[in-house]
Amino acid sequence: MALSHDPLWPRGGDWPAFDASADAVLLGVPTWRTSLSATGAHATPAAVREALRRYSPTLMGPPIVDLNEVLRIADAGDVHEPDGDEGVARATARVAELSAASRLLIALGGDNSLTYPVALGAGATGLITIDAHFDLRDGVSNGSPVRRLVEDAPTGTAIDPRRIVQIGIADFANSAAYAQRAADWGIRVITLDEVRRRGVADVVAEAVEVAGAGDAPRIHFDIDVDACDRAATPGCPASVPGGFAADELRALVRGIAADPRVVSADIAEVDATADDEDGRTVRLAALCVLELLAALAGRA
Ligand SMILES: N=CN[C@@H](CCC(=O)O)C(=O)O
Repeated sequence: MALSHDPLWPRGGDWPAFDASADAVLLGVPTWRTSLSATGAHATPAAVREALRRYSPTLMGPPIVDLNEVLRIADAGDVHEPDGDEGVARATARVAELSAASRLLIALGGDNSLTYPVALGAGATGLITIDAHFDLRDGVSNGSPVRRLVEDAPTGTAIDPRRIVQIGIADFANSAAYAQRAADWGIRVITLDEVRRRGVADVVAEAVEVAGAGDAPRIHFDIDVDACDRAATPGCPASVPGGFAADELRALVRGIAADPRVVSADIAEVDATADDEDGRTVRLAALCVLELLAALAGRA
């Protein structure tokens, strides 16, 4: 992609390599091997980094803010082969190290199975998902990370399901059995329709209070773009016509990440190899990175 150079127009991305500490750190976690749908999601971290250069790091405010000026943003590269038991251990350890040295860790997926090692490594006590699906399936796949964080995590690190909020759960995208599992476990489910009835601000306020309750709360935030309309996310295997518009997703992301209890986030289910010619799914993922950073910059 040829982009013009203008010294008065800084670009997003191209952040320095992580070194000791940062306000925000990017980490690629290119999971893909256990995806239920065929995916090339392991190609996505590089594609998102490339797409970030299309955008400026500047907020129009007021006040006008250059994210590169007010935040120390670093890029820690990618975790090598994060699938499988060894890969999960590698990803968890790397996230733990980076999370301890930053205010917000942003993991670039990868399919949705990355949520398990990223939330574990960040020491999450609560979880907010934006996702059309529950991800409570049995087994190990991109459809199971939420169940695994409740049932499979090592002793003392499991997330209490009453501290899990799932936003954007959609009709015709889930089974009754997994919906019942969510209800039995006390997960707070906020459907796509409920978001549209109540509005983003109201839903955000409830989500951070539920997921952020308890002592020393640490919220992990999973952003699965399959909650979006298929027209906005053609490069996402499971997105459905009628999902969130791009602006709804961006508003949810900025609203939730503004809460200081959010210590980590992941962006999942973008298959850069299946995107349209315009690269619109990858562009939306890049904008989610910038929304997370904008939220961090705006924290009190
Ligand atoms: N987070 C995604 N979960 C979907 C995956 C579907 C797919 O890859 O086709 C689910 O559980 O159905």
